[in-house]
Amino acid sequence: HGFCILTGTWRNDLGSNMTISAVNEAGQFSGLYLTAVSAAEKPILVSPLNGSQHIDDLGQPTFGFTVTWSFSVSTTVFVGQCFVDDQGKETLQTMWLLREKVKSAEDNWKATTVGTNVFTRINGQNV
Ligand SMILES: O=C1C=CC(=NNc2ccccc2C(=O)O)C=C1
Repeated sequence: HGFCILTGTWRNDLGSNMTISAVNEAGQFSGLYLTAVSAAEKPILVSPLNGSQHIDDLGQPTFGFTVTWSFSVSTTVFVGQCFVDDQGKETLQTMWLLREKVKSAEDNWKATTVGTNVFTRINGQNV
């Protein structure tokens, strides 16, 4: 089935953009995440991401990556799979966990939220 290497630029259903660098021979990659959302009223900065994808079977591989937000003390981890349709269009179906920093262990119960995100590839044409 369709091969999928994550290198390139992707947009999710919130309008956030992420650019993933070259995937090395171990499947590891890094990149930058520009969020379209932010609870923080601080200026939107780029946040670093690191992750890895399976390259032992490039047909619709699974992957995971972590975004360490650069302007709030929180972290999001994404896990998902790349799907390729008959026209070769790729989508990343992901689930995420957002961990916000809380003041004390008593607040730990409310510190993590979960959700889904779909990313589609942005190339020169469909910006
Ligand atoms: O300062 C912050 C804190 C959390 C954020 N979460 N963004 C997300 C969390 C889950 C899934 C997608 C996103 C996104 O920004 O696209 C963004 C900025």
